[in-house]
Amino acid sequence: MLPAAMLGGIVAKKQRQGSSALTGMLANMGSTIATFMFVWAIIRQYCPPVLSRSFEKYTRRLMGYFYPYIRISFHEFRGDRLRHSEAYAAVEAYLSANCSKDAKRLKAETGKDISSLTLSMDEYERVTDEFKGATVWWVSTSKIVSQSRSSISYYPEPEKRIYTITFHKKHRELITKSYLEHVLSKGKEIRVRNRQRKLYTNTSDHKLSGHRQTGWSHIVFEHPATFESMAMEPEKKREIVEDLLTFSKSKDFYAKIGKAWKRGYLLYGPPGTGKSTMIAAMANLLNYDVYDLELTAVKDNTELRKLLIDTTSKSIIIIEDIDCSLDLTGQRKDKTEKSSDGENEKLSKEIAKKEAKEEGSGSKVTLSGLLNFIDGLWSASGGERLIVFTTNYVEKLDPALIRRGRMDMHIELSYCSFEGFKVLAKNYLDLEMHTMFDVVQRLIGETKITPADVAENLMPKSLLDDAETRLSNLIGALEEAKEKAAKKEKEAKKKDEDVKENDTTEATKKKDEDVKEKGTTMEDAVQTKVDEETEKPL
Ligand SMILES: Nc1ncnc2c1ncn2[C@@H]1O[C@H](COP(=O)(O)OP(=O)(O)OP(=O)(O)O)[C@@H](O)[C@H]1O
Ligand SMILES: [Mg+2]
Repeated sequence: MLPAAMLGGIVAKKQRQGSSALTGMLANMGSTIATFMFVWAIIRQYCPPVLSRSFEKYTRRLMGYFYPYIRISFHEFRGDRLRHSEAYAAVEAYLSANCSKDAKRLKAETGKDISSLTLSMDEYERVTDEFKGATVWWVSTSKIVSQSRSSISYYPEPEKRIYTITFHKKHRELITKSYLEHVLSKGKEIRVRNRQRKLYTNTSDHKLSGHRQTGWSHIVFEHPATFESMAMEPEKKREIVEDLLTFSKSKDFYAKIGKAWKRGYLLYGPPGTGKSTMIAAMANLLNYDVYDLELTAVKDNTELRKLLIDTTSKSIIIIEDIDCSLDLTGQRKDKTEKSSDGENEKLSKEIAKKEAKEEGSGSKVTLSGLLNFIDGLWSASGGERLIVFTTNYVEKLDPALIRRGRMDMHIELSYCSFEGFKVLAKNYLDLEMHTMFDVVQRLIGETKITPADVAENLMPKSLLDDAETRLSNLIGALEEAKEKAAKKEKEAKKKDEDVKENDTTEATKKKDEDVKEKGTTMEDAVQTKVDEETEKPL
């Protein structure tokens, strides 16, 4: 037997030998890596790019034999950064709901309800997920997108975010088929549940939009309008609601008939009849986002197309006051009649547009560009979209712009009817019947008043205003409107009569002059004849 001290010495010696072997091995490995890196750097620097690329390809392939993991990336943008990737958004939603509890660095955003927060994993954070016995690792990264030389700007270069999943190659089938399908469907479900609808608008600041990679900026869409609260004939309302609901459920039907899944609505009528309110009601009914497109801020047709591509599905794209947006009709006349503030606003919009054009900064969007926007090939991408135009002057629009197929449904919003008043009375006064309703019914039948004016009169002006006071206000307004209309009609009649009278006087005057002229000519003729006769040789 060896003494313990000797044994300890041998063990220590062996350990020393072992550690020196390990140190040697590490040193060897280090020098091999360094040599490899050196050779690699030389290859990269001096080899033609084709050679270095194929070297890289084969090295990766070689590594693939030894590296047993597979990676799949989900990029934030699709197709040359033209569109947001729905898969990326679904993965983000899935991870924030299922895996973010394991993450140590989280990103917080307000959810559907402003008071609640949605947490998702922050950049470069890594989380693990289990699926049917397989383990996967998700990591969130970002990559700077280098801009072309021509677009170098003051703003920092845009970033592209990426989610990458890594898993062992033995789980390939399970992950690529079942797990990713599960992630995407769960993610989409979560997104619909947590969806905070947005109201987008396009900005004319091109530098800014370039920085954000999209021409749209948004706020949370919070308009409370619904079809129930809209004042219009119940039958017409029912028809519109049914049309919208049918559209939203007709994905397969549109695919079957070979038509892009989109529908156009033209809302027309005088100012204050509820066109904008109806758009909000549509968005609330279908749970869609709203893209409010300001055509005058769009530089040209290419930019218009880019904006279209950047819209998501389940959205309404609106162009308000299409007749004022651009000189698309080519037959614009000066508006001399101003009947309300709404019209004044539009008039100033037109003037601003004209001025912008004169300054050379006006929009170069053409009618054909807009027609392509509505139903060109690009308009089909994304699907499930409504396009809504509003106008006060439907007769001014080019027929090509509003033909069926582009604007499939034409909806006229007009002055308030008694049915419409009843809806407003229920909303504003909580009344379904009242003795004063009869007077309102008679007056509403005799004069024109917009739902906006009715609504304004039913608004309480003080905390003490009760239903009777507000109904009296409305009756007063209706009587005033009736008087004004009668006065206007009288004036118009008088003007007509004056014109007629003027015409008659002018005609008589002309006739007299003609007769006089004729008379003179005849006299001249007689005189000439007499002269001729007298000059005849005897
Ligand atoms: N049909 C309606 N039902 C309920 N409220 C209405 C209706 N029409 C108008 N209103 C009320 O009047 C206000 C103005 O209506 P809205 O902005 O929708 O009119 P518009 O037709 O878009 O006018 P414009 O042509 O000037 O844009 C709304 O805030 C709403 O309260
Ligand atoms: Mg409006």
